[in-house]
Amino acid sequence: MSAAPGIHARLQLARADFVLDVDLQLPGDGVTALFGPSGCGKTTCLRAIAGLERARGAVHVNGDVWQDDARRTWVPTHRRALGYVFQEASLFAHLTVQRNIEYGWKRLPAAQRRVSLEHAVELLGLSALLARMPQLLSGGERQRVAIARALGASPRVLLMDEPLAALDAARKAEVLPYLERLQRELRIPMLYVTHSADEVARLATHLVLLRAGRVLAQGAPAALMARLDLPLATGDGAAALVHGRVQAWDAQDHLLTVGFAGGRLHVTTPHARAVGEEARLRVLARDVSLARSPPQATSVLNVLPACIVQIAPDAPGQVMVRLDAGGTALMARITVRSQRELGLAEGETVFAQVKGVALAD
Ligand SMILES: Nc1ncnc2c1ncn2[C@@H]1O[C@H](COP(=O)(O)OP(=O)(O)OP(=O)(O)O)[C@@H](O)[C@H]1O
Repeated sequence: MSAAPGIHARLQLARADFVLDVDLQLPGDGVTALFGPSGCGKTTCLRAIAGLERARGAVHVNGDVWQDDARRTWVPTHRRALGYVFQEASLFAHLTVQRNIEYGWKRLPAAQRRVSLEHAVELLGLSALLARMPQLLSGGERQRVAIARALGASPRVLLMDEPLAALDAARKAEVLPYLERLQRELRIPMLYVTHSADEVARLATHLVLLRAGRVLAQGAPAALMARLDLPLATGDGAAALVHGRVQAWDAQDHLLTVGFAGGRLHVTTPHARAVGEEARLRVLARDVSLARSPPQATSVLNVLPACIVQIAPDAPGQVMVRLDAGGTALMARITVRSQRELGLAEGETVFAQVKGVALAD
């Protein structure tokens, strides 16, 4: 394996009824989501990268060699510059928020400190909570403290194991913007384990799909989400991810217009966004219907001409249709009857009516 930038992890490990065998070549920045069903080995991967689990193989992180069996190199976990955030924030109950955050930072030689405590506190919005004891924090606040504490160790990578899974929807919505901000401002690569397609759509810049201890597929989230042969593109949560830029904001109607290769989509949102800003949109396959001719006098604002690329069976009575709208993938989940009655087949042009679209970022 090379010492080049990027995260390379070749890991092999056998348990009684589970084998992990992966060769991960991940970007050295951004958020890599590890996604897959329960028991597929996501946590085991993170733990092996951290050195908490002894797998055979090698782990290189942006030039640092943490493990390389061929060279008999093994760096113990406490010497790996990493931050680990668990599902449940495991804060020290007898220490204030401030002391919790200082914990890793104080143990680090000054020359190795790349993230200041003030910056970590500011990034996670914790300045008003520094004197509190952990028992008096909400779940979302606790998780923000855990993340700030992980940053105190000036990590070369942040390993996040379902950091939002224990939180309710409101708390998730509270913590997510902090994760995005962290990513934008500190640019520390994150390996992010999740079960949630929402979190993948919102955060991930690279996606690894795991199944039964192996890599099923990896690549750009938008590309993998629209692959009908992969599990993300089945069922109710199947969605396309559309990358574009804000073209206009109509304050009166709270309507944002986002342009992308293939057209533009209007999305209602309470908050203004600046023209020119990047935007990610999530379009659920169940919110897209298809018509043979341009619909007239419809309440649907978004109608895009598109070409049918592929039709695959979905739930009983349903098919998933992959569309190409000028180079951007969309998906529509329609009934088998509609497909038959409209005579829809691969290679044909249709009009996609997008009934719902949401900002994913
Ligand atoms: N300490 C352990 N001892 C033995 N088997 C384990 C241990 N930890 C996990 N396993 C098994 O290893 C496999 C992979 O577990 P892992 O926790 O990595 O999966 P996961 O994808 O993270 O699952 P989840 O999404 O449920 O957290 C599972 O079959 C699990 O039962």
